[in-house]
Amino acid sequence: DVNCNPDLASNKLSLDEIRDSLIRQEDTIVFCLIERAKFPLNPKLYHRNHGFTGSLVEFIVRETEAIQAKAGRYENPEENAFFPEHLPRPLVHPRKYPKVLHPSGASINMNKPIWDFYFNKFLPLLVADGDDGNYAATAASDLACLQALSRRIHCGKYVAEVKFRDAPHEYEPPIRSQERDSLMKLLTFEAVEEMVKKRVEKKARVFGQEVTLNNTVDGGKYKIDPLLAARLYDEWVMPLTKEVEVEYLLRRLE
Ligand SMILES: O=C(O)C(=O)C[C@]1(C(=O)O)C=C[C@@H](O)C=C1
Repeated sequence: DVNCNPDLASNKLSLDEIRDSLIRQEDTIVFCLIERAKFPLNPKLYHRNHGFTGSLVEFIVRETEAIQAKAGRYENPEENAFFPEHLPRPLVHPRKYPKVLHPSGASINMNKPIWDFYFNKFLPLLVADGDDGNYAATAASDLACLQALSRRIHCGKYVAEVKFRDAPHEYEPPIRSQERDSLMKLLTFEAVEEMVKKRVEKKARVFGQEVTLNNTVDGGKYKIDPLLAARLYDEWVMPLTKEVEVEYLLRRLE
């Protein structure tokens, strides 16, 4: 199960279970990066000269989200749209989601900073320069990366909820005084962050190696740079997850 949402049957929520889900999501994210790295940058996707409002990738993400909204994707409180304005209503209600989050948490959407770091900072480091014309496939793999990153980062809402429930007396004073820095300190576990970075680097190495049937060593060529995967987590994924946690906690007593 890759969800941060607890099982509907057992409405229990534990930090260990949510961390397990974050660990499983690392696999998804690393594989998404490997898929995107098959294509060069394809910069035309990102230029505002295609006759759309915005870039071609923006158009594709907006339209795909509209279709997925009809299929009920954004009924799941773990999912946040990149273009949440004017999304169509769902045609199906596939599942009832347990209400574990505080209602104010629903308004937290970190997708703008996610979009910005992904396209402007991270992508040029991940892929080769060049243009192979595979715009539709490239945009689809960008969207897969964005959605996987967004889901992981917004799981911070669940992490924050469980941390609050486990120690309300510790969290309530800084929430009442709206002290961001104290909340950030309370929710940070540096040893956990170090393990996350090491594990993501290792996953990039293992999932991205050349697999051959003979025993010759491949000379250490990987489909993505393992250190870049660790850096993605260090510079963007974990800081934004913590930002979600702080924003959630600030609203937790509303
Ligand atoms: O595992 C936690 O406690 C989290 O809050 C998640 C996370 C992360 O993003 O991986 C963020 C902050 C902590 O310092 C450690 C890890």
